[in-house]
Amino acid sequence: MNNYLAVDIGASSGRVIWGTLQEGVLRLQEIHRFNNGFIEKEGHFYWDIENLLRQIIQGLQQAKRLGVEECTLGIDTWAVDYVLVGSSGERIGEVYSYRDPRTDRAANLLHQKISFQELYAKTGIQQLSFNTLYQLSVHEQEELRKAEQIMLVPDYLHYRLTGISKSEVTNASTTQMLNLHTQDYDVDLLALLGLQRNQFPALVQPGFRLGPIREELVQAYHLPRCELICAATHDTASAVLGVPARGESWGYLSSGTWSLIGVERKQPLTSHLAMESNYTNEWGAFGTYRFLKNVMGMWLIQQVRKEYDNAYSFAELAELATAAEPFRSLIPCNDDRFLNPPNMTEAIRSFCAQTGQPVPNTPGEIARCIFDSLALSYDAYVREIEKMTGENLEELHIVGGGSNNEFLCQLSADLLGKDIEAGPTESTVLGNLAIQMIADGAIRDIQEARAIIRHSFAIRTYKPRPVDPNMLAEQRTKFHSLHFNRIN
Ligand SMILES: Nc1ncnc2c1ncn2[C@@H]1O[C@H](COP(=O)(O)OP(=O)(O)OP(=O)(O)O)[C@@H](O)[C@H]1O
Ligand SMILES: C[C@H](O)[C@H](O)[C@@H](O)C(=O)CO
Ligand SMILES: [Mg+2]
Repeated sequence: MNNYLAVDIGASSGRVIWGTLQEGVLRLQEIHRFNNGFIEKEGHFYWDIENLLRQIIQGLQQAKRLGVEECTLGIDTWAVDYVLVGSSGERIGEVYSYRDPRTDRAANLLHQKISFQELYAKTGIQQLSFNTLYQLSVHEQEELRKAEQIMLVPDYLHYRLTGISKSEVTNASTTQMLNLHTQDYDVDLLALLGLQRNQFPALVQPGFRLGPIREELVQAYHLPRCELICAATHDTASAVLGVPARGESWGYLSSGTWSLIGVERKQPLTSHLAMESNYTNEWGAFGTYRFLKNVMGMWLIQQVRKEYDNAYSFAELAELATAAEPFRSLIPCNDDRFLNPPNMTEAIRSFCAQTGQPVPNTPGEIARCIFDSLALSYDAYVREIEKMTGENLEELHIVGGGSNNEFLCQLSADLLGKDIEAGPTESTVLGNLAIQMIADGAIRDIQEARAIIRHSFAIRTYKPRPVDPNMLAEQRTKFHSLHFNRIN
C-alpha cells in the first residue's frame, strides 16, 4: 500500500494529512495541523514563509514517526502571493500578503497602461486588487531588479524542498499574467512591469513529478523519502478536484477563508457579461477552467471571532446566528472596506449605520448579518452563473470548513430552492491526493477519484424549506441595491 502525503495551507490554517487507498476506500489521517495568518510589520502584512517550511518539516517528521518511510508529497496553498529569489537561490525580502494595502491604487495606475477590458480578453481573470500582476506593479523596484526568479508560494516551497523550480499552471493562472490564447505567461504584460519571461519558471501541469526531497534535508531532519508531485497547487483548484460530483451539471462553493463559487468548464467563458460581473477563468487540472467568483467568505466571521478574543467557536457563532432576527442588517460582502479593516466588527456596524439599517450589536446579530449576506451572495451568484452558462445546475456542493456551518448551508438551500450537498471538509486535501494517486496509477482518472471520495466520506444533503416568495424578492432587491461589486 502506497503512502500519499498532502500539505494544504490555507490563509487561516494548514494541515499535513496522510492518505491511503485501501480496497477502494480513501482514508485520511491528520498528522499535523497549524495556524496560518499574516504578520504585521511597520504597516505592511507578510506571511511567515520560514514558519510554513518548518511546519511542513514537522509534519514529515511526524509521518516518519508514524511509520511512513516512503511516500509521494503534494503541496497546495492560497493563490496570488509570491517570493522573489536571487541568483544564489536566496529569498529576497519579505513575502507580502495579498491583504497588504500597497495595492490599493495599483489597478487604477496599471489600467492607465492597459485597460481592464484588454487585460480580461488576454487572461479571463477577475479583477481583484491584489492579483499578482498588480502586486508586482507596485513592488519595490530595487528588490525586483535583484530577482532572478519570481515564484508563487507553493512553487517556492517545492523549490526549497527539492531545488527544482517550476510554475504549476492552476496557481500561475491566478497571477492574471497567463495568456489564455498562448497558454503561457503574456510577455507583453510582463514587459509593462519591466519583467522578462525567464524570471518565471517553466509552466507544468498538476501531476508533474518534481523529484525527491534534497538528501541533505532528509538526513538533517530524519524525513521519509518523499517524491514531490505537483498537486493542483492553487488550493481552490485542489478543492474543486475533491468535489464529490456525480454528473455533468454541477456547481461548487469552496467555503473557507474565501467562498469560491463556480463551475468546472472545458472552455473559458470571457463574455462581456462575465467580465462586467467580474467572474474569473482560473485554470484547472486536466485542461479545465474554474469559472468562478471570489466572495469574501468566512474571513468575515474569522475576524469577528478574533475581535471577541476567540470566546466563541465557529459552531457557537453559527448557533447564535440562528437565534437572531433574520435579514435585519445586510452588507455587500465583496466591498473592499471588508478586505482588511482594522476592526471587522466596527466596519460592519458602521456600514449598517451609514445605510440606515439596524446596527447589529450582539455576537449573534453580527454573525447573522454576515451569514445572511453570504447566503444572499451565494443565491445571487449561482443564479448569475446559470444565466451566463445557460445551465440549470443539478448539483450544488459546499466543500471546505464552511460545509460544517449547518445554519449557512441550510439558509443557502432555502434561498436557492435547491438541494445542497455539504462536504467533505477536507476537499482540498482530497483533490491534492487525487492528483498524486492518478499520477501513481492507483486511480484511473478524476471521475474515479470523485466516485471514491463520494464512497469514502459522509456527504450531508440540505433540502430547501418553504420560503415566502415576497420576503425572498424583498431581500434580493435590498441585497442587490447594497451590492457594489461592479468594476470601477
Ligand atoms: N464546526 C463549524 N461550524 C461552523 N463553521 C465552521 C466549522 N468548522 C469550520 N468552520 C468554518 O470553516 C472555516 C475554515 O475553513 P477551511 O479550514 O476550509 O479554511 P482554510 O483552509 O484554513 O483557509 P482557506 O480558505 O484559505 O483554504 C472557518 O473560518 C469557519 O468559518
Ligand atoms: C487570494 C486568492 O483569491 C485566494 O487565495 C483564493 O483563490 C483562495 O484560494 C482561497 O483559498
Ligand atoms: Mg483551505
